[in-house]
Amino acid sequence: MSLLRRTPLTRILVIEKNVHAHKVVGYTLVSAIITHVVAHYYKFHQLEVSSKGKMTFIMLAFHKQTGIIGHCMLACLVFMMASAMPIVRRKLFELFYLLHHLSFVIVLLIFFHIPGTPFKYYIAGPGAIYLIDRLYRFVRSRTNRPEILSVIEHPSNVIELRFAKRGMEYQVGQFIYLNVPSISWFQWHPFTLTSAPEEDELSVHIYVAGGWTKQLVQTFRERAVRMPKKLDIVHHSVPVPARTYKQDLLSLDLQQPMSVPAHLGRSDSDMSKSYRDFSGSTQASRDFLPPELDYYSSSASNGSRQMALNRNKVLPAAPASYDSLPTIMVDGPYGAPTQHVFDFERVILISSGIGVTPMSSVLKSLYYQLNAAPHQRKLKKVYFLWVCRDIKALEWFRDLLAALDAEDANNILEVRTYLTDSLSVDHIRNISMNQDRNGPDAVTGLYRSPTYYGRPNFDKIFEDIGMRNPDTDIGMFFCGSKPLGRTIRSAKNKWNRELRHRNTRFVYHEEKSA
Ligand SMILES: Cc1cc2nc3c(=O)[nH]c(=O)nc-3n(C[C@H](O)[C@H](O)[C@H](O)COP(=O)(O)OP(=O)(O)OC[C@H]3O[C@@H](n4cnc5c(N)ncnc54)[C@H](O)[C@@H]3O)c2cc1C
Ligand code: HEM
Repeated sequence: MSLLRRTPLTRILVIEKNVHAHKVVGYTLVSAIITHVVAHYYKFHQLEVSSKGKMTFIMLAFHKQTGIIGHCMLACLVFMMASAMPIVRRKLFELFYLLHHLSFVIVLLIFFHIPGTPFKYYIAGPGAIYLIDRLYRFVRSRTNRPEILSVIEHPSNVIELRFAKRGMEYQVGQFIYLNVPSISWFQWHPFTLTSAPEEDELSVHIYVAGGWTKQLVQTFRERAVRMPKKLDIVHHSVPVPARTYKQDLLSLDLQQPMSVPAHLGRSDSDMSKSYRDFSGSTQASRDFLPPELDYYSSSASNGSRQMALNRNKVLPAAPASYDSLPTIMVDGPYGAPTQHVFDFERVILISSGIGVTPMSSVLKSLYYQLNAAPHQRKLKKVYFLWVCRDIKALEWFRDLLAALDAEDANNILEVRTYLTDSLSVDHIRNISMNQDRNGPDAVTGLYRSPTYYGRPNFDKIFEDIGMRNPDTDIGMFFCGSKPLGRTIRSAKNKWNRELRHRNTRFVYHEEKSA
């Protein structure tokens, strides 16, 4: 599939729907098998009746090799299907994955179920391709053990791993599988690469979702404690940046009337106005950059742009000091829908929570491309909407957004962050106290990217963007929760109908989880 994704066939085949297609084939197969079994059972029942009990149903059903093996296959299928049900798969993914391999037992048993079956002719081609692919993936993954360069602990249960690239070629939005043998030799977990192909390192942002990711964080914490020197894990313990929030609430003048920040409660339709207000503020953004980013401006000229996006961490002086970190094995990269972002002139990137990971790769790549010759870049405009429940989650890619905010001289990028968590009165007061009407946003610290409170109104957003872009195919890329995906799809369908006369079309891509 990775090979197919690089061909024009992607225009005809919806490769990103591979898992969906697989499920359809799987359920079709199961329906056929149920029909097959029910037909046999009906026949056995008829025979039992017509033989007046000389032949029993059980005798006929387990008759010779065919009956016994048929029932073994059926048992395998029942286990496979039961574990593939979403309710089981989401809770016990490893069990599902293990039992899914009963499919190989089924394939083998078919030869004994019906001796002399022509099945071998059907399975030979696809089976060989599959086995070669599986073998290749196995060797590649077991031999790719990159060195971990740094581990960063972000707020809201996210850790970032940075490791050596080792010549891996990949495109934005693609994902890799990680295996940490000290946690489990068998478990491979998929994570989107948050680094850009232009960077020298690979990075992933991992949200602590369940058993394996929890163990991963613990493993890194334990190992880091034993480190002789240097901080391996950089704790981002300050929940809200000090320069935008007054840490000491007692110091607030509680008599002061509560003023609401300019954009609090602002509707989406006001967005274009605020962007116009801030346009051309690149110099101001630069001045605003915190001192840590100072080397960014100077390094920009010597070509070492990578540092600008990585100011949170200290790269190791001596890799030897990381000896005690666990070994990781990497399998990939694997293709994902977001890799088509640069095929469009205009794109809308939408993510919720940790679904921001593929967008990070896109935005970082955009950052590197901003100064490239414009004719080499098809992408002219990016609207990035990030829906976060938790204010602290905005910290994950804060530096990236700050760097883009400063660099984006041509206003290619419009960022809108949405906070859906309900904020306390103190919190709102704190934000409003720190919000300067002409200054950067008090939450994101960015000039051109005000934060919105509440859920995005996609209806308005798509209307606004659609009306601004006649005669255009706008690429829409979403990664996030399923309910949000449904809302976006229905708003997109509506505006695709409404804007047909203007020749505007939203071309939707969604990152699917298994
Ligand atoms: C293509 C893809 C890209 C992803 N990118 C990221 C990312 O950038 N950052 C991030 O934090 N998370 C990402 N995820 C989700 C991540 O893989 C899971 O959160 C992680 O595997 C959970 O493992 P766990 O044992 O800690 O949690 P569990 O409690 O076991 O599982 C939590 C959820 O993750 C799913 N899951 C568990 N194990 C696997 C597995 N081996 N393969 C696929 N799904 C699994 C389960 O179905 C369940 O819904 C991605 C998933 C996919 C399919
Ligand atoms: C009898 C029919 C089926 C057979 C023979 C079969 C076989 C397979 C095989 C060989 C794989 C690839 C494993 C790998 O290479 O990593 C796979 C993956 C998968 N199958 Fe099936 N399958 C069947 C039915 C189903 C059904 C009905 C579902 C629906 C829920 C399903 C869901 C999945 C998923 C989600 C994956 C991807 C797992 C991952 O790597 O994340 N399968 N299946």
